[in-house]
Amino acid sequence: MKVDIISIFPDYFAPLELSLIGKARTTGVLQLAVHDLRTWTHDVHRTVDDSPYGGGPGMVMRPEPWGEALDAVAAPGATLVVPSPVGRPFTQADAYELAACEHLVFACGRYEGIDQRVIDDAADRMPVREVSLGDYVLFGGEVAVIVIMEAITRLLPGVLGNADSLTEESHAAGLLEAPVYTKPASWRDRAVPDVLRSGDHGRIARWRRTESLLRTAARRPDLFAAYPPENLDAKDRKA
Ligand SMILES: Nc1ccc2ncsc2c1
Repeated sequence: MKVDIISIFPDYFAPLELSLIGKARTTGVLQLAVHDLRTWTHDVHRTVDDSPYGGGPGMVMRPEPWGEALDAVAAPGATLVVPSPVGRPFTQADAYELAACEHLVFACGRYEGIDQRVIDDAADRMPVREVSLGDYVLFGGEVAVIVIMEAITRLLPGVLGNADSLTEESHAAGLLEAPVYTKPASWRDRAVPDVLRSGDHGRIARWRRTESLLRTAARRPDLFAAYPPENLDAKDRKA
């Protein structure tokens, strides 16, 4: 997978040289390049923002540098991803879809955002996804890109040592994962549930399923709205 990131703070992406993302880059599973938006400015001050039409607080990112940057970086077949507080919620399903793309270009906005015409112009020649990580506002899109890159990269072939982790984890099957435990069997007078030490794999699977349903019902009942009813079998209904 090829990924290009355009930002006025390219140094923000040093964390993408570490750990499993760094290894994915070394092995060639991920080809990642970070670009400074100011490369595509032509004034002595390398200006990337200006005051908003219609007035209002803050500054807006100018369309010209972005237009030239996307012309240079977003080759045919690329998908443009723009983190934004006004984007559609980013989900694990989106992570899987983006992980299947050949080429992603991330546009990191700052200030009050990017001139809308940049998004509209790009949408005329490539898929554009404006994505939100939640109902809160950051200083810019950079941290969101790091989060999205981690969600995507761990889904790429060979990145996770044990691909089975992907099938059991939260949101993989549309529910929250059951609680997890490891040694010691008792810690500060708190014992691991006996069922997990029983060796009865059928019973363990049922316990985990029940705990997953109960945890989802308590913390994220909204997930059931998107959960296909055919995935809930008769035993679950008893839970
Ligand atoms: N450009 C920008 C500004 C704030 C923000 N917060 C979450 S994503 C994002 C993107």
